[in-house]
Amino acid sequence: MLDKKNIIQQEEKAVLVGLVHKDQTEPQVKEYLEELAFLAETAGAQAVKRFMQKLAHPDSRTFVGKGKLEQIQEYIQGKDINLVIFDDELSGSQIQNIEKILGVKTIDRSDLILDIFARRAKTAQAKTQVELAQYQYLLPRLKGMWKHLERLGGGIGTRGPGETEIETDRRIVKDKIALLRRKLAEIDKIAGVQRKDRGEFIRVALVGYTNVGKSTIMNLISKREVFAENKLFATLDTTTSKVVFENTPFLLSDTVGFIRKLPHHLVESFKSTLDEVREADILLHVVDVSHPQYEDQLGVVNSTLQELKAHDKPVITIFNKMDQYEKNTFDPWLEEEVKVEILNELKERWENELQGNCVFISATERRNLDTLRTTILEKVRDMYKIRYPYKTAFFY
Ligand SMILES: Nc1nc2c(ncn2[C@@H]2O[C@H](COP(=O)(O)OP(=O)(O)OP(=O)(O)O)[C@@H](O)[C@H]2O)c(=O)[nH]1
Ligand SMILES: [Mg+2]
Repeated sequence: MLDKKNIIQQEEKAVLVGLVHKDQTEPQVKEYLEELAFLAETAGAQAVKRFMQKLAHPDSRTFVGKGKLEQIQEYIQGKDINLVIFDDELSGSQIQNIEKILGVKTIDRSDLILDIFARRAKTAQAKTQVELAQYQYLLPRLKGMWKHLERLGGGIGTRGPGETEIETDRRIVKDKIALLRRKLAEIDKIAGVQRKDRGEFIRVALVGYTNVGKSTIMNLISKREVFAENKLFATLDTTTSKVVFENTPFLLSDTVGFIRKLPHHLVESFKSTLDEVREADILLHVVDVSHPQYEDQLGVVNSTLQELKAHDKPVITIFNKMDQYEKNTFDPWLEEEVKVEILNELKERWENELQGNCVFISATERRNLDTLRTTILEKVRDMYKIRYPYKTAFFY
């Protein structure tokens, strides 16, 4: 059987390719490639060169135009490049055609994200979810995969597979998908029961784009050690802690981060992990305000929440990494008053837009954490009054 795990080896050198479609701008795609480079780095590969092309529609055979592909081939020739990564999802035949011309392993953004998830999955639930998404992604691309392995000499006979072999493989993959679905349903049942057993507590979930600081904040609030690092998707499994603020207890969960163009199958199979988000009473939406694209990221998170049908819950938006924001924004010669003015402008703008439901903090420098605590506590107490009115008397 084909093994799609760990398609990227350590220290591989990669070339990135992005298309500027008709409703995108060049700076946008530059930024997308920046994120793709970070994803590649997270998977252990190094992005050494980026190519972009303006095309109204992707080429059905080779995704980018023929001229661009020749340009990429020219660059690769004679260099130590092992990998080409496209920022958009490619079809099986496109991968096949591109590899034929370039002669190196070609993958897309979904492949890369799936690879990272596969490495990071620790629990049975996360592992099963990732495996399911990998096989679903593989199913329509089986033919291309065979060719791919054949060219790379991946242990397949020299003649290559016939239609019957591909058909057999398709059946095996379909069976595997059915099996994983059943296994996941079992795991979900147990997890669901465990969640119900938690009693009558208000449930708060940290959500947000990947790498914004959710786990760091979780650690600060719950005094727990959740793995946090400057890589994408450090967290795949949900962790939940009981927290008590001024006699008021609640449950706090840290969740997997979102990203632009998250492979559809991955969202599908991570639905059960995201039950924590769906069943939460209050969401803490963490934003990395120091990121140049933080508004786009905020939009991506909101649309993913919509997809999960979790968009009409009370939300506190936490603008995190204010320390880094100031470093990026303030020139050293700026006067103190001007700095204050810039900060006030940012705060006023978002306070207006979010009806005051936001806080500005730095988790690593522990700035403004008291305000964060008070804001959460107020919301949690309001929620107890609505959900469990007979209980609230105990908390004051
Ligand atoms: N400068 C600065 N860095 C921060 C701050 N908060 C978190 N970080 C850093 O941002 C990086 C990501 O933090 P995490 O807490 O792992 O982020 P996350 O949102 O849990 O990320 P995923 O689980 O990967 O989605 C780490 O290197 C943190 O040290 C902050 O307030 N300021
Ligand atoms: Mg995390």
